[in-house]
Amino acid sequence: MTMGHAAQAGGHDHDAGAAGHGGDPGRRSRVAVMGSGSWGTAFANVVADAGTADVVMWGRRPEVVESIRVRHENPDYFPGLALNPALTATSEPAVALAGADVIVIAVPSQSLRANLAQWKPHVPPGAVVVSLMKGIELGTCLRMSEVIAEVLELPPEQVAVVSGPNLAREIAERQPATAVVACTHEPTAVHLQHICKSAYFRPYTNTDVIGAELGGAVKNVIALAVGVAVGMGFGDNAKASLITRGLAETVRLAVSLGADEHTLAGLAGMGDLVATCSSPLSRNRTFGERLGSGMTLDEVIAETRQTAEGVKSSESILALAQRHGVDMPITAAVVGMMHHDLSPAEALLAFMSRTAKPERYGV
Ligand SMILES: NC(=O)c1ccc[n+]([C@@H]2O[C@H](COP(=O)([O-])OP(=O)(O)OC[C@H]3O[C@@H](n4cnc5c(N)ncnc54)[C@H](O)[C@@H]3O)[C@@H](O)[C@H]2O)c1
Ligand SMILES: O=P(O)(O)OC[C@H](O)CO
Repeated sequence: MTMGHAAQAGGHDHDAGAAGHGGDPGRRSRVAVMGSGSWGTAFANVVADAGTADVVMWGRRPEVVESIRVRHENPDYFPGLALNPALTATSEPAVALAGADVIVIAVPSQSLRANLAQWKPHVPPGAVVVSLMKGIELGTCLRMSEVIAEVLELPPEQVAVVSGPNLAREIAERQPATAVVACTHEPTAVHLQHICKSAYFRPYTNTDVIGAELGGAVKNVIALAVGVAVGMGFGDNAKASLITRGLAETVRLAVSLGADEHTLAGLAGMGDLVATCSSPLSRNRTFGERLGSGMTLDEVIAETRQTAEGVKSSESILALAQRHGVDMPITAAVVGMMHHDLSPAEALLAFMSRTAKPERYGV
């Protein structure tokens, strides 16, 4: 019985030997991590360190795959950092996906649909697919779990997300961290919690996938705004104001889409917002900081080697908000700066000149 079938049956097990093993309770879960970037690598290492599953990574670049497989190191993202030697890797999607009970996806959000179309023939029936991505698809305005369900034709109990204050480098260094594992079907979330709980990584389950995903996606946009403020030389009052009002607009959007507002007060909302907006490790905050410091958008894009999801997702998030009549002024200002040549100074003036209003949480 695969993990998905176990989940569908309403059973959930803490015994890693029960799910996804073709009825062989003795076989360990097999986890395929699709994406060998910073978070795919760090999360694969978390699962390997948790010790209850066999983990294989897929990466596009054979030289990175070889380094992970032979030297247990990802030189592109974490040079010199020892990965769990049990971690293996391949550049062949079919090899990574073969026999997988759990498929974890960590590619840039806007590339997800095309990748899923290529991988679909190799996805084992019953496998649970887990999104690590924090973006909203351009054009469709779909969350990543929605894209996965649509393309792979999976029921909700076989689609989950992981989100939270998860700066990959800190986790790759095995520093303590927490996260939310969200699936509408709690037994699936509980099983995934089991396979990624390690001495330094403490996952919490939640059934509010909408809240977890929107928290993760919108925080990247707010982090861009905080970065711009930092780059302009502003201090902690400005940062705290943007974080607080950014959470308010995140809650407005999430609740309008059916999320539980309490999710946004938790790790996938406030937690991730604080971590991302506070850390120089954040690609989104760094992107904003460079722009705020006076670099042109093209210069910042050229300088940014890794994925800053908020740049593209700011547009799909704003479109989603407009579709649902939700006011998201910080997101609108970020879209202006990222896509319509609005200068940081003009964005600041526009934000501070807004009509005065009362403050109520989430309003
Ligand atoms: N890095 C973090 O700290 C962190 C933490 C939590 C969540 N995330 C999320 O994880 C997701 C993955 O981002 P990341 O941080 O690992 O990014 P990254 O830039 O570190 O790595 C992206 C990986 O995807 C590959 N890639 C790029 N374009 C691709 C394509 N078209 N098809 C397949 N692979 C492609 C790259 O080669 C690279 O290996 C993002 O949605 C991000 O928001 C990142
Ligand atoms: O580097 P960022 O801005 O993509 O943030 C990384 C993680 O999402 C933090 O939780």
